Parts: sequence; structure tokens; C-alpha cells
Amino acid sequence: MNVLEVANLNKYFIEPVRNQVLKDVGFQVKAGEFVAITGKSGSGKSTLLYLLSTMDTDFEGSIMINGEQMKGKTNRWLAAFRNQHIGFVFQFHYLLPEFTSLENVMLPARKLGLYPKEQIEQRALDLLKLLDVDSQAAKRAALLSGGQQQRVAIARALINDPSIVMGDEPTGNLDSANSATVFGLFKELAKERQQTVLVVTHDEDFARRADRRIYMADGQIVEG
Ligand SMILES: Nc1ncnc2c1ncn2[C@@H]1O[C@H](COP(=O)(O)OP(=O)(O)OP(=O)(O)O)[C@@H](O)[C@H]1O
Repeated sequence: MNVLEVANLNKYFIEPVRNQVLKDVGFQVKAGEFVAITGKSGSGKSTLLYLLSTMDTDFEGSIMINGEQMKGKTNRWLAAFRNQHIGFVFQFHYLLPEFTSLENVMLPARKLGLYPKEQIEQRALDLLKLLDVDSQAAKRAALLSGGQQQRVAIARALINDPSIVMGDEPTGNLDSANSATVFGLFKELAKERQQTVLVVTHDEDFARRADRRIYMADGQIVEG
């Protein structure tokens, strides 16, 4: 089953001059695939990922996620869809600094409102443990190290059991040991939970070990 189907995707920026940044991009990704998106700086990787994550809605073409068309949906609809189906890990985590690690992880699930608080809390603690950061659960996010914050952010991205996990340089500010942990976790999500993982990365080692690599150049997919 295809979790993601992209067809004839074009993206333009109009400032400072009209610039076509994505050119007729098309590809499909199956459930449980672990895909690395690579390419030179400026080739359009982040632009593509922001469109796929539904955070940028200004595009031409078609983006289907879990059989739903993203084009033409309201922001409210997209926010609810995103919260349930997509986990997103940024290079810089964007945790809420005044909330504890545990509260940060629980937040998307509280918003979704499908499970009682106790159950959400247990799942959040399990995820923090999986990422080896459970000892920091009660600490305010602002007080954690960069690597710890990133691991909490990954736990937060996974709390609603999304069918797709997207990352923009998710290991960009981690040391090699933490990067290896994150890579191993993504691999496990894909293999054991059939979650699709889509990661933009400059890390050659990371890209080589993914199931599949999509290589971008000048706004087009040239390989993968
Ligand atoms: N908000 C914007 N307005 C105008 N142009 C933009 C905007 N964001 C990105 N661009 C341009 O779009 C092109 C693709 O940028 P993008 O960030 O997607 O590249 P990238 O492959 O992710 O690069 P990097 O590896 O350096 O992060 C670049 O030429 C960039 O200057």
C-alpha cells in the first residue's frame, strides 16, 4: 500500500523573483519504507518536505497521504490530519521550554483526545525510555541538553503513532552516538511497526543505510 503519492508537484517562490523550486516532482512511498532524501544545498529538499508535511499549502499538483488529497483542504482540517497521521522532527526541536519533557511528549495526544490521560502518560514514559531520556521526564525542556531535547522531540513526534514520520536533518545537531540511536529507532519503526520514515539528510552514512534514497538536483528527483 502506498502511504504517500506525489504527482506533478510544482512549487514557486515569488520573492524576491519568481523562482520554480520544485519541477514536476513525482514519487510514491510504501508503508514501512525508510527513505532518505539527499541532494546538494538549495536543491529543494526542505521545500519538498514542508509540502509533504502539509505545513506549506502553496503548491501545484497532487499530494496524497493515506489515500487523502492534501490539495484544497482547510488549515484546520490539515492541522487535525497532521496531528494524527504525521510525526515531524525538526533539526531544532521546538519543544515548549516551560513544560516538562513528559508534558511536551503528551501534548499532541492530549490534543487528539482519543485516550485517557493516564494511558497517554504511560505511553509517553515508554517512548522517553525507548529514547533513553526517561530520567529527564520531570525536567523542564529548557534545562535539557541539545541531544536530550532532540530525543524528547522524537518521542513527541511518535506519541500519536503516526503512519509517516518525517525529519528534516533530525540528527543534524546530535553527536555520533545519539545519531546512531536515532537511526536505529527510525529503522525499527519502519521494519517492526510498518511506519514510513522520510528523512532529509546530509549525513552520507545515514542515507546509505536507508532502504531507499531519493536524490534531488535543481528541484527535480534525479534518482530514486
Ligand atoms: N521562503 C522562501 N522564499 C524564496 N525562496 C526560497 C524560500 N525557501 C527556500 N527558497 C529557495 O528554494 C530553493 C530550495 O531551498 P531548500 O531549502 O528547499 O533547499 P535544500 O535542498 O533543503 O537546501 P539545504 O540542504 O541547504 O537545506 C533555494 O534556492 C532557496 O533559496
